[in-house]
Amino acid sequence: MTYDLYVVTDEQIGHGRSHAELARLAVAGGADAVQLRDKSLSCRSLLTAAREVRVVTAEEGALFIVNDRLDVALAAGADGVHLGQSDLPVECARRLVPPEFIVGVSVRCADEAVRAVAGGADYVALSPLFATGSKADAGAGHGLAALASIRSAVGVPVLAIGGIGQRNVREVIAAGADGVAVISAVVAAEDVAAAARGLKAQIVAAKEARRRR
Ligand SMILES: Cc1ncc(COP(=O)(O)OP(=O)(O)O)c(N)n1
Ligand SMILES: Cc1nc(C(=O)O)sc1CCOP(=O)(O)O
Ligand SMILES: [Mg+2]
Repeated sequence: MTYDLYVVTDEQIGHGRSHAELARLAVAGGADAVQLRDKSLSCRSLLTAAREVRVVTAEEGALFIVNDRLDVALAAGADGVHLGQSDLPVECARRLVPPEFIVGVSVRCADEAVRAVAGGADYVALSPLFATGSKADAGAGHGLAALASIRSAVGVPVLAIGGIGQRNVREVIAAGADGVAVISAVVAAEDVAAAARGLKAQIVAAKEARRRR
């Protein structure tokens, strides 16, 4: 399972493209995982969008994760759900899903990461790594030192989200991230596939450089 490039969809900044279209373009550019995130949709509309993203991601073999809503993730046949510190606790989600179902958890520090993994998290995401304009209440970035400390504290893949783009993605991988999650760097780009391709190439190169260190 690889999470190298994990793209979170956002129709608000997607220049009129739907979640499914954004997902299709991101995966065409090499995204390994797509998360459907939309706080504005009703449950029914989110499910409709999720079914569309499921089709697109299944065609290309990319992982499909739903943000917040375990019920929608299960109903749409998604590969997993992403839960934050105010969402359903990971232990509860774990009891409700089949063993292969992915449960990802947002964390702010190594202690939270250790607790998330003890509760059954399959990956953790340091949130936010840097300041971001894509989520109003994200707060200040925790920085690369926090990322490195989480990487040494847990054995599951460690992602980072918030303020990551073409200009800083290499330093994020160098600090120990197994993957990066992005919204604006891909979704707001005029050419979504090209933006994803550029990020993915940098991630692959930075991982190769890290292996040779
Ligand atoms: C990959 C990834 N990491 C972190 C988050 C943030 O989740 P959360 O803290 O629950 O905040 P919302 O996204 O629900 O506003 C995420 N969605 N994805
Ligand atoms: C969805 C999300 N969650 C965050 C958190 O810190 O919890 S930051 C974020 C948005 C990240 O967008 P961008 O790549 O445009 O900075
Ligand atoms: Mg959430």
